[in-house]
Amino acid sequence: MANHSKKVDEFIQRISQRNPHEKEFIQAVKEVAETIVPFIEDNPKYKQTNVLETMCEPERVVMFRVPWVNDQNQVQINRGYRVQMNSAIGPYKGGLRFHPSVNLSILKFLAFEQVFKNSLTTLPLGGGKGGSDFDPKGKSNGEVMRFCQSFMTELSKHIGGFTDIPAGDIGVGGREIGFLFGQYKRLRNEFTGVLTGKGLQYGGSLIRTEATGYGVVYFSKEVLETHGNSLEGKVCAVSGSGNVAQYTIEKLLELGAKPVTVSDSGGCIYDKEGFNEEKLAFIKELKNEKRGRISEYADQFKGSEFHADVTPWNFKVDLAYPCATQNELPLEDAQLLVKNGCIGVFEGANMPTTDEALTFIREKKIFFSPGKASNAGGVATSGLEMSQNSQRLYWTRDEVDYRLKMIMKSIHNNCEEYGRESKNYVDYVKGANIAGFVKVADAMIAQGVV
Ligand SMILES: NC(=O)C1=CN([C@@H]2O[C@H](COP(=O)(O)OP(=O)(O)OC[C@H]3O[C@@H](n4cnc5c(N)ncnc54)[C@H](OP(=O)(O)O)[C@@H]3O)[C@@H](O)[C@H]2O)C=CC1
Ligand SMILES: O=C(O)CCC(=O)C(=O)O
Repeated sequence: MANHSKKVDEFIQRISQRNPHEKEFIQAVKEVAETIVPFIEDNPKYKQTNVLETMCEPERVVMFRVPWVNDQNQVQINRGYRVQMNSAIGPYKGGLRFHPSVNLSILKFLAFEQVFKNSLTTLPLGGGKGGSDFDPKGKSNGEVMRFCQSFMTELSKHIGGFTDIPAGDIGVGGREIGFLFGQYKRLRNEFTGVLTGKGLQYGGSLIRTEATGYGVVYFSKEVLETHGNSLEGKVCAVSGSGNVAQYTIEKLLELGAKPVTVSDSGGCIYDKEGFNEEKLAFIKELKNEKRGRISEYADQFKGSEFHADVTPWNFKVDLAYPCATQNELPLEDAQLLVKNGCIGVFEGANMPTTDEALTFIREKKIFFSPGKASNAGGVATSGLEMSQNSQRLYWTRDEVDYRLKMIMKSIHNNCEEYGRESKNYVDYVKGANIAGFVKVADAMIAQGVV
């Protein structure tokens, strides 16, 4: 064990030296290395081929200028990126994030996680991620369109239906995907499934919008039922109020749980009565149409509370679903959750739990699923959208939902196989990392040193 931790430290040191100042990327690599380095020690073929270190280097990074004109006729400059991380098992696949915090470290962490996640989906999808430091908040539709058109003018040279298929992520929803798709079609003069998350009128798949949130809840249901427990009646904290949070809440309600919190970067809503269909419809309209702040919920629904400086992890709940952003669940909040009786944390966002909080949660042995497993339903349904586009067909809502459920079950079972430590404990972090790694690593080895 001591020998393994020395090997992990040496590995992280090498990656840190090559990628100085990329703290989120190093955090994501460390979380994987802690379980994969010991696995590699026991499986020499992966050691001889140095495959984990190869996986830490993107196959390609594209970085470009995005000039656009705002409503005041002033030229604005943003930076665009696409990290093409790994194409061993399929074309690069992963979302685009538009948020002022976007930088290379954040996109490399997301692209690295995406490689493992996409491998877990059972579908032939490589991993990538991209985006820009553009902030869609407060921008007019015209400004967002002009930005998307400029962004796609460069990105279109690097993507394609058999090369790299982007989708949405933070700040990129149906509106942005529409503008991006329109510009790609105009530039290339081809109607092709080059993006997923498209509108239903032009090649989108039913359930893609809902898929990440639904998938997280399906995964948590599997975890609970595997351990003789259930979602029924469980009080749940959900963070964020965007795409993933909204559909996590929707499925929790449908399956008899009681979600009581939502948040945005301005603060948190606690509604101790729990949400219902009417309240969720209000949140969807507020966030998706009016693009307002979550604090407005408290003005609408008496008895609910808005807290500007409190996270959703401060309330007494049974289960926690972080669905906003990376590192939003620090150690102090994890301690508070456990102290208040929380029995499970299921990640909807990518890497929402800090390194220290994760160590604490794993020591406490409460249920925990890493985003690369539990939020894989989104990209998996993107894969189903690609299949429908190739077939020139649309599947029904029931068919896509059924396939999503089956994929989440299969991801769960695969993680369980590699992560079971004792009769009552499955280490889903270890399980997801090893299951995701083996498929990609074997494909890389089969394809030679490329
Ligand atoms: N969409 C998808 O299919 C998938 C998304 N994910 C991950 O899920 C997470 C959420 O994505 P998605 O719902 O699509 O994004 P959205 O842009 O729809 O929503 C993001 C939500 O998170 C909140 N948020 C963002 N940054 C912060 C912050 N620093 N503090 C508090 N709240 C914050 C936003 O609030 P505000 O409006 O104030 O910024 C908003 O409520 C991300 O980690 C993403 O990578 C993972 C798999 C698939
Ligand atoms: O649907 C996709 O291609 C990407 C989803 C995504 O960005 C993610 O899984 O984090």
